[in-house]
Amino acid sequence: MAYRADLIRLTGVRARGFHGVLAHERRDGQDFIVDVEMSVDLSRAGASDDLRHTVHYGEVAADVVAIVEGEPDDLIESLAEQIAKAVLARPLVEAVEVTVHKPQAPVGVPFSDVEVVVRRTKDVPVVIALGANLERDGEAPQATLRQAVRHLQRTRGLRAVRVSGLYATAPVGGELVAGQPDYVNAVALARTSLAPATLLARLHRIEADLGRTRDVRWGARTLDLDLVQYGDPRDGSDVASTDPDVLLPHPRAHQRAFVLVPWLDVDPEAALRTGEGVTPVAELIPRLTDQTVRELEGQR
Ligand SMILES: Nc1ncnc2c1ncn2[C@@H]1O[C@H](COP(=O)(O)OP(=O)(O)OP(=O)(O)O)[C@@H](O)[C@H]1O
Ligand SMILES: Nc1nc2c(c(=O)[nH]1)N=C(CO)CN2
Repeated sequence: MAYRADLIRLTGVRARGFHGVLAHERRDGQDFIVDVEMSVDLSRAGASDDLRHTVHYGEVAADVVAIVEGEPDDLIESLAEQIAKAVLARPLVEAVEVTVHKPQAPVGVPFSDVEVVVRRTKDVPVVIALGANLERDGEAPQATLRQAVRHLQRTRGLRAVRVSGLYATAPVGGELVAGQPDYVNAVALARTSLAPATLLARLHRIEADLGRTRDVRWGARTLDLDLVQYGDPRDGSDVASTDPDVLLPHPRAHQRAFVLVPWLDVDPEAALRTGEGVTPVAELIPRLTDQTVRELEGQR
């Protein structure tokens, strides 16, 4: 069956605005009617019955009315674009179709409606940390990381995957990791249309496909994929989440040379939001002098 995303469809939101090219449109105003179709993964909300796991259509409707009633534009194209941008800014919305109807437009002949439709897809930068310290079917952790990168490249909704070099790192975590073999770590950058929880579920699927079993917290593993950051804190588009199932940014990333060193390797301008604000990764690394990180293979 062809892949079809779940949807929330909100239709017929009516508000008065002063958009238009003609002077009387700017003076007198008219009604605009807006339909919004949002691609949202509804499986989590369907299972949890929790409003926080979906998009509140009442909030979307209020945003639409505020934009229609706001600053006048000449064109309904720009109105539709602004609405699409506001809707896509919601973390759970993966794609949106916005229709703006203008049934009282000055068309000059009898007509029933004129509408524009814009379709936009989310395209957010993400940072994914990869780690492994157990062999898988006799293959070294390096081979598992390379295989994981191939899975990322094939994941629908992820594109432009770029990977750091591979690093050998001593286990970090004191007592909890004592006696474990060294890890191999890397960082992948990508762009995604997927919502954070959906992307994390895809990462868990790749871990499982590559032999990961979830038994002991911080136990040795054939593969660990963490979502370090979703969006870009340098322009304020990053998502901060305290949902225990999807913590963002990853709460321990700033203390981990095995994340920060490969990340800086693949993005010298990288920055991370921490309790202190947005900090360049290059400034976080020198604070972690006690952690051993050694490059094994350069960027590919
Ligand atoms: N940003 C995130 N990235 C990865 N896992 C997350 C994130 N936020 C919450 N989790 C959840 O954390 C739980 C533990 O994840 P995982 O098994 O990868 O932990 P770990 O690798 O042992 O430790 P750490 O989280 O310190 O790397 C999982 O249930 C996962 O869903
Ligand atoms: N060097 C290193 N240490 C770790 C790592 C890891 O990937 N690399 N992962 C951990 C739990 O996710 C705990 N400690």
